[in-house]
Amino acid sequence: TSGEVTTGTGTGVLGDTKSLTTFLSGGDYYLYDTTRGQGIETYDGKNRQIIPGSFWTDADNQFNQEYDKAAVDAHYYAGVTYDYYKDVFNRDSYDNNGAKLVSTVHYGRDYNNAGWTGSQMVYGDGDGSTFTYLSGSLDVIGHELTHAVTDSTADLIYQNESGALNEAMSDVFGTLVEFHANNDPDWLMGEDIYTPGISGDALRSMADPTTSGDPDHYSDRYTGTADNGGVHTNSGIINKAAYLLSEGGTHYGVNVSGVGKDKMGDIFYRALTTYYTASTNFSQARAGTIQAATDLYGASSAEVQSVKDAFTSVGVN
Ligand SMILES: CCC(=O)Oc1c(C)cccc1C(=O)O
Ligand SMILES: [Ca+2]
Ligand SMILES: [Ca+2]
Ligand SMILES: [Zn+2]
Repeated sequence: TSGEVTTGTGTGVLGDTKSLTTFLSGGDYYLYDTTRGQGIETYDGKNRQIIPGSFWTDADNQFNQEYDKAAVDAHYYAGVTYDYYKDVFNRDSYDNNGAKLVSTVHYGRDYNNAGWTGSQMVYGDGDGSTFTYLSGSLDVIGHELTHAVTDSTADLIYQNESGALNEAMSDVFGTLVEFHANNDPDWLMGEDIYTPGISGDALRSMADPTTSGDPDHYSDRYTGTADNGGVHTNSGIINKAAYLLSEGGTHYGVNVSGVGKDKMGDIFYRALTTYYTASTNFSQARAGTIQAATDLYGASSAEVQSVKDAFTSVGVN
């Protein structure tokens, strides 16, 4: 369509002001960023479970209404996540071929969920108690877009151990995006949108998964069938290993020497995109992550030793 790249101003879910890359066409300003890959497009679900919904337009390029907040953050944070994968791993969108990033906000009614549908992101508004607009947290958008990266690479089956590994990869890179952008970063997931009436809590903690009742050791894994075999629960085991690999610590008597966030990201990115496959379980993930670290730093490197120790500390051998 003919038109021009413009810069709008918006108010995010937390009330913060941010610049948005928009597109002026036919007198309307679209939440359409043509500067990243094949584009970033944000849609209005109008509180129906219809996707993608209506391409988001605004009359004056000022996205400062209450109803705009969810769209502002979905659009802006998709750009931040695109930039992370491009700048850090030279990956052009989730398919490494510039695939369009499509988000729908105001999806459903009081919908306490966010997700990757297999072709786009969807964000509910939350019920205002458990969640506020779910696009308001950068780590959540990084989490959802990493599902797309995973589906385009390892394609980890979304159940049992491969599913928990899938979930952990999304938590790992959702968190690393937050650190890279220096967006009030932490090892918590969804803290900006979880229970708006309560401060200091989060959906999950990578540093201590037990704070949300999730396991931090393989011996405590969930073996039931709920949540596709506990994919959002057993992810805690891998999350803890990733946290320890980055930050170091002693866990169940095992000392892990931290390698830092950048190297932890490089190791898991290479493991996810080169060694993990659809059926990779935790033990196979240990092997693949060791191999990735070996490729990057050498078999007798401190980084390889830290990977071994991190997985050993959570009972994965
Ligand atoms: C941290 C992001 C996250 O976990 O999003 C989900 C929510 C809030 C509900 C159900 C599924 C997901 C998901 O993306 O796995
Ligand atoms: Ca406006
Ligand atoms: Ca966080
Ligand atoms: Zn997920």
